[in-house]
Amino acid sequence: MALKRVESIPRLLKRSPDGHKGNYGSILIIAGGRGMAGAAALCGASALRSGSGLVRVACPAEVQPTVASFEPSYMTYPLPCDGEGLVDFAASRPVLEKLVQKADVVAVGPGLGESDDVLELVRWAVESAGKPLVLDADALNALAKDVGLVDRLETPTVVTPHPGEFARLTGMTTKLAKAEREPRSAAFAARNANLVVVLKGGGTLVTDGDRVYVNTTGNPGMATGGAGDVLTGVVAAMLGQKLAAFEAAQLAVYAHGLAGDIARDDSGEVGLIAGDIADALPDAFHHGVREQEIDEEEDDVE
Ligand SMILES: NC(=O)C1=CN([C@@H]2O[C@H](COP(=O)(O)OP(=O)(O)OC[C@H]3O[C@@H](n4cnc5c(N)ncnc54)[C@H](OP(=O)(O)O)[C@@H]3O)[C@@H](O)[C@H]2O)[C@@H](O)CC1
Ligand SMILES: Nc1ncnc2c1ncn2[C@@H]1O[C@H](COP(=O)(O)OP(=O)(O)O)[C@@H](O)[C@H]1O
Ligand SMILES: [Mg+2]
Repeated sequence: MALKRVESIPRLLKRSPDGHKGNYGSILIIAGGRGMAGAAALCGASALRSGSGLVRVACPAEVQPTVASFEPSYMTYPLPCDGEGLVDFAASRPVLEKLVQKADVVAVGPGLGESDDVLELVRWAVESAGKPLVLDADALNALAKDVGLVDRLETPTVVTPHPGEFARLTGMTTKLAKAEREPRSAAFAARNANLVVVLKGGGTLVTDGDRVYVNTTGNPGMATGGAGDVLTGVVAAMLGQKLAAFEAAQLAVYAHGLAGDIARDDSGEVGLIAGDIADALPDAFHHGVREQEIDEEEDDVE
């Protein structure tokens, strides 16, 4: 069956004058590992810059002070880790179970690295967390080792693979994943009604198996390490602000690309780094998403 093409951009709910941080999403980010503190920090800061009420970053204890030092506005929680500086899942589980109870959304993956424990962590997130999920990077590499987990997703879940990760998930070559992006990503999303696939790259695709959105924002300056870690935080923030998974993913890729375009207009494509995209998110939401909301409401009144 043909995919329904979606073009209109969803809006964020207007904030109530008496809104408080509990109304805009408590986000739990499980990310980071030796040498990849930055992935957790970019993700956490981006969730905040996209409107989340409260962000908690759980990361291996070895990198927790580093992650904390990047940004005072999120909270950090040290997870017991192994000798490689990666998460020790059995020892971390009690901490994570407490944290997940306080969360509206759980994002897993950036910078976690690859190990059997990361796979156990992803199994736990899918089977026991009971919250909307965003799975990226090493969470997807773990999922690729037990792809049947996808069929057991019981909460809205957005996966955000780049073509290399999508190829691992589906067992196809990166070349094929890039050549047949729409049918391949839609077929994967159709495996589970809770699943939305964001296949990244120029013209990022968002699909739930029935609908597809092709993103119009973004530029090749965003081909820079950490740009995807930023997106993970934005998707989590949109879910935390009560958008359904498809709309959350759609608005996230749109705003993320817009932030990339704002950063590019400022510094050019060559010198653009992921932190510039995170820093431009407020501008993207303020001028690109919120004003659009106001315009549309004015139109409604007329
Ligand atoms: N500051 C930090 O802490 C940062 C930490 N990070 C963390 O590093 C970890 C590893 O993640 P990663 O994505 O770098 O490695 P990996 O999955 O092997 O992907 C590379 C492979 O995929 C392919 N490929 C990628 N994009 C493609 C495209 N558009 N189109 C086509 N192919 C594409 C590419 O294929 P190639 O083109 O080279 O053949 C290559 O083989 C992860 O935890 C992440 O969160 C990073 O986020 C950086 C900042
Ligand atoms: N040529 C491009 N045009 C538009 N966006 C791009 C381009 N290259 C990369 N991006 C965006 O940058 C991000 C890169 O994500 P990813 O590959 O996961 O990076 P990382 O893992 O280093 O954070 C994605 O959102 C992707 O869509
Ligand atoms: Mg990535």
